[in-house]
Amino acid sequence: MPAHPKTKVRANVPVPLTEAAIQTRFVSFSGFNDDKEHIAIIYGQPNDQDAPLVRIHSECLTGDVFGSQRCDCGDQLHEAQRIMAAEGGVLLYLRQEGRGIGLYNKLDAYALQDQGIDTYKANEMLGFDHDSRDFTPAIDMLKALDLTRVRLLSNNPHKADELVAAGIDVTERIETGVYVNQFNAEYLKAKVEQQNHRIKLKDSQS
Ligand SMILES: Nc1nc2c(ncn2[C@@H]2O[C@H](COP(=O)(O)OP(=O)(O)OP(=O)(O)O)[C@@H](O)[C@H]2O)c(=O)[nH]1
Ligand SMILES: [Zn+2]
Repeated sequence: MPAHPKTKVRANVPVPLTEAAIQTRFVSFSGFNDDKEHIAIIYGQPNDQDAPLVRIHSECLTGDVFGSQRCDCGDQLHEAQRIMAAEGGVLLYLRQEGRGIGLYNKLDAYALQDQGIDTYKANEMLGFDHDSRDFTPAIDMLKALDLTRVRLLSNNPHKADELVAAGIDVTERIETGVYVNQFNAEYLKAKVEQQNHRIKLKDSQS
């Protein structure tokens, strides 16, 4: 530990309590261009299904682990876990914190959002693309797992497009639940209005 670690408070993160556990198989993948270790969590026997359920979930430490209400990540992750526990599937957990900019920068992006900047513009103001993610690792992982025909659990049409472009047969894109609250409403609205996410918000067209 350095003598003077950075200790600045970077952003406010509203969190509640909760959650439980499930029986799964974990497969770790490495050797990608991004030098990250990505994880596949396998529920049941997806290779025995015609088009198993797949969720490609980008890491969100604040939402997935600590239940931050600033986004919908934790709720979507837990929904995927519940569905896959019941019907099988594969959860690809990609280490793409903050849509690829990392936690440090995501917290800075949150601070900008607290000043009224939207989630995509905030990334750009920090010098990044609005979304820095590359879904090639997910494609490689699916192929390595011999899963080339899938149903995708996501509201993000871009994820489906990337899989299809890489030769994965996406037979269906299944929308997640809508997890809106007072802290993430603007974030979800920006997803719908700027990136065509299929989230049925009251005030926005999905
Ligand atoms: N930079 C930035 N990243 C955020 C913000 N809020 C959430 N994230 C990140 O956004 C990513 C969300 O990823 P996914 O759950 O795969 O969601 P998605 O692309 O919105 O699409 P879905 O499949 O519909 O959930 C995670 O990496 C979060 O850490 C934010 O305000 N700024
Ligand atoms: Zn999140």
